[in-house]
Amino acid sequence: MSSNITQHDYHISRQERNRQNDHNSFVIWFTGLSGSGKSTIANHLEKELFKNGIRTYSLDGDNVRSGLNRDLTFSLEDRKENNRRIAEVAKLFMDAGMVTITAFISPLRKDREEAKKVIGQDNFVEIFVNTPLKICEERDVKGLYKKARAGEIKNFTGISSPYEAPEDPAVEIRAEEETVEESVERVIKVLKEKLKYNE
Ligand SMILES: Nc1ncnc2c1ncn2[C@@H]1O[C@H](COP(=O)(O)OS(=O)(=O)O)[C@@H](OP(=O)(O)O)[C@H]1O
Ligand SMILES: Nc1ncnc2c1ncn2[C@@H]1O[C@H](COP(=O)(O)OP(=O)(O)O)[C@@H](O)[C@H]1O
Repeated sequence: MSSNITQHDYHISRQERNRQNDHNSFVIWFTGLSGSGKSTIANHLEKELFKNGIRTYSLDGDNVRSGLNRDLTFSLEDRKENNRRIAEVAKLFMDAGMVTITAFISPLRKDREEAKKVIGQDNFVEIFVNTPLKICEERDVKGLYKKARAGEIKNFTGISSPYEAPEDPAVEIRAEEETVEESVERVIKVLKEKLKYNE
C-alpha cells in the first residue's frame, strides 16, 4: 500500500448529513442462497423506506457484478474480494447519509465479519433470508440450479460451494412461511429505533 496517500478530511460529516435528512444512515446487509428472495425483499423494503422519506440506495448483483466487480469469478477467493469491495462501497454510501441496502449471497461467515468490521458493528444490520435449498432449487428463478446439478456451472452455492448461515442475524426471514410484505414489515420494525436521529 502506498504511504503517499493522504486522507482528506471531509468537510461535511455523516452526522451533519444525518441531521439534515432527519434520520440515521447505516447498512442493511441481506445474505442467503441464490433464489432465496434477497433481491425481492430488498426491493420491497427500499420502496417502503423511500415512500416514508428515507434516503436509500441499493447495491446488488446488477449494478455491482456487471460493473465494478466484473473482473471477479465465483471462487471463494473472488467472493471474498466481491464482499470486501461491496462493504467499502456500502460504507461510502452510508457516509453520504444513505440507508444502504446490499443483497449478495455473501456465503462465508468470516467475509461477512470483515464487512461488519469495515462498516462498523453498530451500523451493520444483518438479515438472513433463510429459504431452504430445496425451495430455492424448485423456484430456480434463473435456471442456474439445473445447470449446476448438470455440472455446467462450477462452484455453485449450496451445490458445490459452501453457504454458512449467520449465527445471530438481526432478522431471520423464513420466506416460505411469510409473504414479502410480512417480511418487510418485520424488518422495518427492527429498523424503527435505528432510523431515529437524536442529537
Ligand atoms: N457459481 C455461482 N454461485 C452462486 N451464484 C452464481 C454463480 N454463478 C452465477 N451466479 C449468479 O450470481 C449471483 C450471486 O452473486 P453474488 O455477488 O451475490 O455472490 S457472492 O456474494 O460473491 O457469493 C446469483 O444471483 P442471486 O440469484 O440473485 O443470488 C446468481 O444468479
Ligand atoms: N415470501 C417470499 N419472499 C421473497 N421471494 C419470494 C417469496 N415467495 C416467493 N418468492 C419468489 O422467489 C424468488 C426469489 O428470487 P430473488 O429475489 O431474485 O432471490 P435472490 O435475490 O436471493 O437470488 C422470486 O421469484 C420471488 O417472487
